[in-house]
Amino acid sequence: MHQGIVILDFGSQYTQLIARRIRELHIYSEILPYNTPVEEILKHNPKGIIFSGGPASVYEKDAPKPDERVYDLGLPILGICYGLQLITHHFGGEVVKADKHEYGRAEIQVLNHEDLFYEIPEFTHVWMSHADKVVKLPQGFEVLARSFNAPYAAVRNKEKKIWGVQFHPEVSHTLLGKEILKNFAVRICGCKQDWTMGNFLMEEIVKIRQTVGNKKAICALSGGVDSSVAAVLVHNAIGDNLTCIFVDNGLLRKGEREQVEKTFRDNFHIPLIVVDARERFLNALKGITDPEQKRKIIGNLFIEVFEEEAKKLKDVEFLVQGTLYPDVIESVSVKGPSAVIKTHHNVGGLPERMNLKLIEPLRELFKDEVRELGKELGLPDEIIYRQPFPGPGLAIRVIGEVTQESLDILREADAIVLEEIKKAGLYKDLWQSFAVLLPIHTVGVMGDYRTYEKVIAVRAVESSDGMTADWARLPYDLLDTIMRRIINEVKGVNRVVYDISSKPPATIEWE
Ligand SMILES: Nc1ncnc2c1ncn2[C@@H]1O[C@H](COP(=O)(O)OP(=O)(O)OP(=O)(O)O)[C@@H](O)[C@H]1O
Ligand SMILES: O=c1[nH]c(=O)c2[nH+]cn([C@@H]3O[C@H](COP(=O)(O)O)[C@@H](O)[C@H]3O)c2[nH]1
Ligand SMILES: NC(=O)CC[C@H](N)C(=O)O
Ligand SMILES: [Mg+2]
Repeated sequence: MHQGIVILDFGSQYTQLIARRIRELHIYSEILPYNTPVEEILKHNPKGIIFSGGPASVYEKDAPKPDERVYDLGLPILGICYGLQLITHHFGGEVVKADKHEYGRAEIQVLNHEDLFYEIPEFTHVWMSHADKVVKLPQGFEVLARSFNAPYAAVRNKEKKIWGVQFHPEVSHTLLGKEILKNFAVRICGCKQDWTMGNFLMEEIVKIRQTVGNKKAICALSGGVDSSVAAVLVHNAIGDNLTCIFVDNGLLRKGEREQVEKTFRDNFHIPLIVVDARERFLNALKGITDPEQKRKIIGNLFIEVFEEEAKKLKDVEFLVQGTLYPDVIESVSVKGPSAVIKTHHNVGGLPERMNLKLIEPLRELFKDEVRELGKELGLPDEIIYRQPFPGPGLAIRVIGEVTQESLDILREADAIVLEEIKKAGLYKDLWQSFAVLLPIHTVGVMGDYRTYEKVIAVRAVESSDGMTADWARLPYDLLDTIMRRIINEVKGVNRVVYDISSKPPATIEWE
């Protein structure tokens, strides 16, 4: 098992970033809830512990606190922002509401270059985001750096192996943040920088072989990055005891089924069952206009189809899923469950009902790590850099009732959008780019005739994780080409609009 850094999450919006920065140093890192008991923390094999920031104030009654025994483990601790304030408070120092809040860029002066600031220049820029400040250090602590507003911008207690910083080394605005985190993880904690996707791959293959043995597994394959990487990884481990199931639900994009089939048959030789369920999905969606109802119908039908196929295969004991680390963290986050905006179609309901045991080889990885792993496994770029595509597919991009005719129109328009975006060299830079078919008709004039036809909305967004997004500032000429081609080539459309909503307040998909 990997030795690494355990991050205790006190609810900072940057907690995931801390883990990512540490992983970028090729050091394994995991996030646990702030109140995880030390016995559990130790199971994760830490060489050091980081306390994240957080929205609370340490002097409040219900301020989140860690298991106190964490201070006695003898492992180095680094507190960031709230983490620093927590340490100060715990050891008898003083934290108060500051008269001046400090948000944004600040300059620190480093006073001690021994460990945390090894090879960091005397003056450097950092990112601050705090309303409380440390005004008195506990006994045994010394100052390592100060800023104009924060006399205790960085502190340590060498004997107890505790460090704290008021600023956020994990955000990119802190110029040398990565070096500071490296000083903590490598110099102070002694972590080895051996967390690479190549190593991960070898270890994972051994693990999966041990778990599955000679039993059989299935994988629901969409052709997207996550399920493809999971499938190829597991296939490397157990060969033809893995069967992939790809469902053509009639809600796929133009040429998608053929492309996925070809890629998998030609490149990977993984046994693949393609289920033609087009009619079933279309029938089930007849007359349905409510987005949530569409999603539920599609989710349930997916499960039905998988169940049927799994039964036919005999002796299947395992289900492979492409669950990622952000999915896992969201379910342990201290912030608690968020409101349901959309029921994301999920095969998650599948395992319990089918009594299959789960294999989730990607559950420790971030999306960019999954892409790296995909490269390691030899997946072609067309899969690795594929934009995400939602399970309910075109059904949530045909606004209103889904019919064969509307799907055909959308498919053609969508293909043009993607083709032009690729031609312009923008495909990889965009999180997603696609077309949406609106349920209204508008008047147009084509070759002296009046037309009364449908509207296509073009959506293109930039995002790093799909949680927030901004509309892409596509060049006008590109938008013009897309408009011209859609109206000329797609029968039944006489108007094209561009969606300039960000998320929030809108969402990426229209339904
Ligand atoms: N047409 C399909 N056939 C079989 N399984 C599917 C299909 N569409 C979706 N799934 C299953 O649903 C899961 C979730 O879909 P999701 O789109 O989130 O992930 P993905 O397709 O693997 O990757 P990406 O997010 O890059 O599209 C997939 O991993 C896959 O297991
Ligand atoms: O597998 C999926 N099943 C779903 O039901 C689903 N709904 C939205 N998405 C994708 O999630 C990201 C965020 O989407 P929204 O901003 O529309 O909520 C975007 O990338 C969406 O494409 C889905 N993916
Ligand atoms: N970003 C943080 O961790 C903030 C800590 C604390 N709530 C403050 O305002 O100072
Ligand atoms: Mg997908």
